[in-house]
Amino acid sequence: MSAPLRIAVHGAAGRMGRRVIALATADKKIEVVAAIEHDQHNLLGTDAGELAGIGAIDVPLSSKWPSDADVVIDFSLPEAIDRCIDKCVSHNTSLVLATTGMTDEQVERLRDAADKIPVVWAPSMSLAVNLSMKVAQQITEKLMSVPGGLDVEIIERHHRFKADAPSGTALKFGDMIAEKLGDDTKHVHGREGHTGKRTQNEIGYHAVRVGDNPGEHTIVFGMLGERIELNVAASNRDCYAGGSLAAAKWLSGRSAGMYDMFDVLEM
Ligand SMILES: NC(=O)C1=CN([C@@H]2O[C@H](COP(=O)(O)OP(=O)(O)OC[C@H]3O[C@@H](n4cnc5c(N)ncnc54)[C@H](OP(=O)(O)O)[C@@H]3O)[C@@H](O)[C@H]2O)C=CC1
Ligand SMILES: O=C(O)C1=N[C@H](C(=O)O)C[C@H](O)C1
Repeated sequence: MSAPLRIAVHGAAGRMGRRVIALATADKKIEVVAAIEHDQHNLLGTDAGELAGIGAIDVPLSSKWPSDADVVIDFSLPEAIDRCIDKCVSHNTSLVLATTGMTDEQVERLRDAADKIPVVWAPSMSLAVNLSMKVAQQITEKLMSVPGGLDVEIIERHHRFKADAPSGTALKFGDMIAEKLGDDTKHVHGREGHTGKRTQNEIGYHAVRVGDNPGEHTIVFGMLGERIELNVAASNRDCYAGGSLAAAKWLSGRSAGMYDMFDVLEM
């Protein structure tokens, strides 16, 4: 049997980090070698398995960057991303980057890094979400020329703790739909006041923050007389955690480059 894939989890004490550690520990082909957090975290030194609710795994939460990881899986915050990218490059470690809400400069930094190391970058690691993105493009292609016109609106629902809006996934749905609609597509975030009539070349985004929702996206394709609503909803976070582990395995042995979940899932 080949040696297990050595992963480090960045943002290890977070909601996602804990699930990644739990699922990775249950997978014989993976070894968790590091659980990384910022140097002010009040749980530094705590066993990452205990935090994840699976019992001790002998990996303490630490702010030190590991030297023995094959892949870093990141679910953290935009402010933590620059260091993460730079450390992966300097340690020649592959990176699965799942954090959303990055600035344009950070995206540029990530693209530069992907010239040197293999990177999977996607706002959603979920199989169902990525498949729905492809379906949304097909629906758009079929309906964009219907008599009376097509209105596309994206409603996303997430837990009250989410820091960024709209979700990275909603923005990616919008970008992929706009690829089909055309270059003059406008992205409109919410509506208020005397907005006037809706224009035909816009995509509307609506971010709902409620309770503990782990992530739900509804793409409304509205026409005169009927509509389609494409809804994809997580019941828990394991669809994202499992997807990130699949991405980490897929990266093993790849050359430097920027990849996404469509590559991993062969879609
Ligand atoms: N692509 C995908 O499939 C998915 C992406 N996400 C994205 O992942 C990110 C994390 O989500 P979630 O787990 O819910 O968020 P959490 O806030 O629960 O977790 C983020 C973790 O990162 C820690 N952190 C903050 N700064 C640093 C740092 N400098 N170095 C290392 N760790 C740091 C936070 O610590 P502290 O609490 O002290 O700030 C926290 O433990 C979000 O951007 C979210 O949108 C989420 C789900 C799926
Ligand atoms: O913060 C979250 O929880 C999620 N964030 C991602 C996003 O912004 O798209 C993915 C998922 O919807 C959960």
